[in-house]
Amino acid sequence: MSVSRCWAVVPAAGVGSRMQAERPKQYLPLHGRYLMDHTLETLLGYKRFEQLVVVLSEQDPYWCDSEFAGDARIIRAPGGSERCYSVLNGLRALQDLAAADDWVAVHDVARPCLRHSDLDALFGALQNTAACGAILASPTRDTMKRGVLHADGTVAIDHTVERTQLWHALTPQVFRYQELTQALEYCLAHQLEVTDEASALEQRQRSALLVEGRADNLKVTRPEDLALAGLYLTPGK
Ligand SMILES: Nc1ccn([C@@H]2O[C@H](COP(=O)(O)OP(=O)(O)OP(=O)(O)O)[C@@H](O)[C@H]2O)c(=O)n1
Ligand SMILES: C[C@](O)(CO)[C@H](O)COP(=O)(O)O
Repeated sequence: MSVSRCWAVVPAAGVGSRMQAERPKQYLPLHGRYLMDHTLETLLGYKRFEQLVVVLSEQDPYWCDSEFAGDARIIRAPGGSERCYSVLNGLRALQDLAAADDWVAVHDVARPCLRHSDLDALFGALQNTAACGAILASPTRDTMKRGVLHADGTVAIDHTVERTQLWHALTPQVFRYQELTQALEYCLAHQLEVTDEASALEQRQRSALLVEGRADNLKVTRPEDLALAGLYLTPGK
């Protein structure tokens, strides 16, 4: 029986507004190189991936200075107005290359601390499973509260959320090429702007596996996250 090939789609077309930086966060310096290049180096170094689709803003003036701008293993695709549109554009860039049952791993470029060991765990979980896919996730460690916004701008506790089996969804999120593409097309056709790939499959009543991954696979989102990512990426950490 043939082994399904695997592709990676890397949404990298965001503006990083929450980062409040002078450039999109994927192009901020981290240990002397683009944050993005740490992510791409990890993915390019993982031999299961046939090729990477990097989804970039059409106005992106920084990509040309990436260490991997000329890498033949990278296919470029245009970003969209939201992450889900960018991911779909990335999938469509594979339409002449990927087979329906090939795996596609979608990984945020803003998560530079991904380890190959987590990728091994993710693909290991996909062996001999009836699940439609698998995502890296991290169990919540804190007591979780649901807040309510008051007219004066304060937020008060509405109630404590039962946190047993409550997980932070991370990336990569891995699904079959055709099923993920069709699920995203369905969601966007119905104005369901999902924030991750698993949500699109859930809208089609398909459930993925949660594979526990490292909590240091953080998404650099706010200013304080950059220093933390730098610490996690320090050799030997
Ligand atoms: N239209 C978009 C929006 C986001 N992304 C990518 O999706 C990932 C996760 O999104 P997020 O962390 O929200 O990035 P931004 O949208 O850039 O951040 P913000 O929401 O603060 O603007 C990032 O790698 C980002 O580059 C994308 O490819 N296309
Ligand atoms: C895909 C994701 O990283 C999983 O947690 C998250 O949903 C991205 O959300 P964002 O608002 O686009 O950062």
